[in-house]
Amino acid sequence: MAIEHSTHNEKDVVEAADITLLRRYQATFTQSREAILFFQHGRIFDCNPAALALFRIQDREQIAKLDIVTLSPRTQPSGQRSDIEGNVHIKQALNVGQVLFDWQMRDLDGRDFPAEVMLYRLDLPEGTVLQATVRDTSEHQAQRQALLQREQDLLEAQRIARLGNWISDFERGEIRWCEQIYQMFGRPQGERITHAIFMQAVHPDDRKRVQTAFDAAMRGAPYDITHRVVHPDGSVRTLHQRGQIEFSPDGQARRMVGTIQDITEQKRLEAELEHNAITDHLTGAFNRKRFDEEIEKALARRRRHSVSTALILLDIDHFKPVNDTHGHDVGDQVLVELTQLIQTSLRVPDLLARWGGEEFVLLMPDTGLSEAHHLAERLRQQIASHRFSVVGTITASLGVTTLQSTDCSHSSMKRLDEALYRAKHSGRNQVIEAPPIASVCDQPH
Ligand SMILES: Nc1nc2c(ncn2[C@@H]2O[C@H](COP(=O)(O)OP(=O)(O)OP(=O)(O)O)[C@@H](O)[C@H]2O)c(=O)[nH]1
Repeated sequence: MAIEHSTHNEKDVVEAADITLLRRYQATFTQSREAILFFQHGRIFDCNPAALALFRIQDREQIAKLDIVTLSPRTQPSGQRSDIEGNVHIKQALNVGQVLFDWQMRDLDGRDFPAEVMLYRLDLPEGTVLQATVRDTSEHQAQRQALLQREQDLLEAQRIARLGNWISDFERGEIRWCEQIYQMFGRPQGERITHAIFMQAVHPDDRKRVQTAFDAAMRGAPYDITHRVVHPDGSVRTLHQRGQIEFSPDGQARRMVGTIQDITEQKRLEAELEHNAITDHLTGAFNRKRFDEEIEKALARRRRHSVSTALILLDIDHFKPVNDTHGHDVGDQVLVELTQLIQTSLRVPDLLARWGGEEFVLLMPDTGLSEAHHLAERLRQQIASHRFSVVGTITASLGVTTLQSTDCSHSSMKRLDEALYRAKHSGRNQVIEAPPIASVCDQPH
């Protein structure tokens, strides 16, 4: 534009433009925060103040004595010799005009630092020279190193917490898992995961629940669900997932990000604690706490739906002499053996609990009095005919009753205890039915 509208002759205009360009270039060269060096045949012949500072060159006179190779350590971190490797880059710059590469540099104080180097070929009237723009990347590398370290720390923390993170990319139709999650699902690292593959891994009994939670999350609800996964080898793990949808400004669901924590061990411990809390440690039968819970539920069923529930109370006859003759440990073993014997006769909904000492109580849902009596008689015979280790034969007395609509747990157990008392006083080794009278609860509850 300046040339076209100029009133001066063309040569003057071009020279003026050249000078302007040169000034601008000189200003850039001098003020640049990046180190710029010019060299020809390996010898540096000019550099800007930033280069003087970066390479700790005290005095401009020194430049003429500097070889480009003196600004690098003998070898690069790759193990390559700097002069050989440097020549490869120089040749490339001379051939193609420019080349960018990472390079280990050395200043005149002997400090090595990483740099990013851009080499340009400049074809000047005096001949071809190379311009090197050097950017010290040590700070950048330190930041990268710190970032890598933080990532490592985070991964380690995730490994310890059995926690993994995932991203479900709806546009690409794939889910990105971290290393931990592949392990949680027992799948090979790096395998392409889609929603269908994920759902396939979810335990069949949990799939519907997971899909419902996912659909709700797509409408903006929080995604927070515990479910099981089945590994290809058949083993099952319990996972807790949390996630959140990210929407685009136009309201489209773009992706979902979330975490998964493997809580298998936690669940196992919880189950163990729960089991211990409701189990008699010696025999493995349920304890009184569990029986109390069950009888309350059965009483409620009895009142609401008139469903019959039967109870049997069983007490070993003359157990004291067993302990006195053979010792307490043998007595314990008899209690364990007896529990196993009774358990073989139970149906799935029946519940066996240790009522105390050598007394056991059976709660049988949906069972009438005659059916319960029949079972009690069968149990009595089984016990009497069983040969217990060390002690041989023993017998037991049993009381039977059914829950009445006016009963509470106390009144029903009192009636049952009276039946058992009569069995004991009628000669033991027998079953006595409590009379079918409706007891009225006499205990506050
Ligand atoms: N080995 C062992 N003995 C127990 C346990 N709990 C209670 N006993 C014993 O069970 C015996 C119960 O004795 P008693 O109540 O006199 O009754 P019994 O000798 O069975 O006589 P009857 O019930 O009248 O036929 C006592 O010797 C208790 O020490 C236990 O956990 N282990």
